[in-house]
Amino acid sequence: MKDTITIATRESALAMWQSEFVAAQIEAHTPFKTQLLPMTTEGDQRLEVTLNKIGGKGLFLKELEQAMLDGRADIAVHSMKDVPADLPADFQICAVFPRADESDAFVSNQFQQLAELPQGAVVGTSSLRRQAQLLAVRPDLTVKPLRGNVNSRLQKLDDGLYDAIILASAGLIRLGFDARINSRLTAPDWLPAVSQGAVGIECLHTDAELAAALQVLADEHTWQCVRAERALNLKLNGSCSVAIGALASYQPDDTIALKAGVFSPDGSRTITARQQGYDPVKLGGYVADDLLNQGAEEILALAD
Ligand SMILES: NCc1[nH]cc(CCC(=O)O)c1CC(=O)O
Repeated sequence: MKDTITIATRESALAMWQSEFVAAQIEAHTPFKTQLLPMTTEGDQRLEVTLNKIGGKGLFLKELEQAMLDGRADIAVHSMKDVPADLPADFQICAVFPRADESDAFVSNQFQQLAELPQGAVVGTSSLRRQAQLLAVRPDLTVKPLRGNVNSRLQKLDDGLYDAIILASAGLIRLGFDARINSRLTAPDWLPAVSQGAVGIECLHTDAELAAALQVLADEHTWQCVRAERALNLKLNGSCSVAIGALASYQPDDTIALKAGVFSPDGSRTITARQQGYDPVKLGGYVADDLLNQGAEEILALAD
C-alpha cells in the first residue's frame, strides 16, 4: 500500500482546519504520511442562490469525489453536515471523529441572546431550519439571507447588516472565534442540523484496505448517532434545504436517543418526535415515520 495519503479538501478556512486536523490524526495514529489537495467546489462559488435550487449539498463534494475517482486523491474530509444522506454509490464514509459542540451559536455585537433582541430585529441566516426555529419563538423577527464562509459571515455582521446572526458553534470554535459566541441555541428546545459538529472521512467503496487502516480514528458512538440522524434524513428526503433538525445522543445504557423536528419556513408549524433504540438505522426510520404520521410531508413541501 502507498505510504502517503492525499486528502482532497475545500479551500475555506473551516475546511482547511478540518483537513489539517484529520491529517495530523492520520500521522499520529497510522503509518501514513499525508498531503493536502485543496480544491474549489461549485458550492463554494455559487453564493448567489440558495443551494437547493442548484443541486444541493452534493455540490460541495462533487469535485472532491472526482479527484478520488481520478486517483488524484485518496480521501476527502467533510463536515458531515454537508454530506448528503444519499451518498453516491461509489463512496463510503470510512470514519467520523468525535462530535464537537453540536449547538448553533447566537452571535451579535449588541445582544446576548435571542430573547434580548428588540421587536423586528434583523437576523442573518440562509438555513431554512434556523429561520423556521427563529420565527417559531420570535415571529416578529426579520430573517435575512446570509451565505458564505464563516469569516465572511462574521464580517457581514460587523459591517452592520444584521442585529445578530446564527452559525454553527463548532465552526466558530475550530476557527478560534469562541469569544464571538454570545449564547448557544441547544437541544431539546432548538435542534441542530443532521450531523452538525461531526467531521468525517470519505473514500472510495473499493478502497477497503485504506478504510480498514483508518478505522483506528473512528469514533463508534458518534458514528452510530450520525447514522441514526442520516437515516432519518434519508427517509424524510432531506435535501439540504429542508427544515429538519435532529440530534442523536448515545446513552449510558447503550441505546441511542434521537429527537427530531420538522418546521414550516415561517415557523408557524412545528412537529417533533423522539425515540430510543439500539439500531441506529431502524431508529432513524421510526422517528421519521412518527414525523410523517404527524404530517411532515405537507410541512416539508412548503419549502419548495
Ligand atoms: N453549512 C456550512 C457548514 N458546514 C459545517 C459547518 C459547521 C461545522 C460543523 O457543523 O461541523 C458549517 C458552518 C455553519 O453552518 O455555520
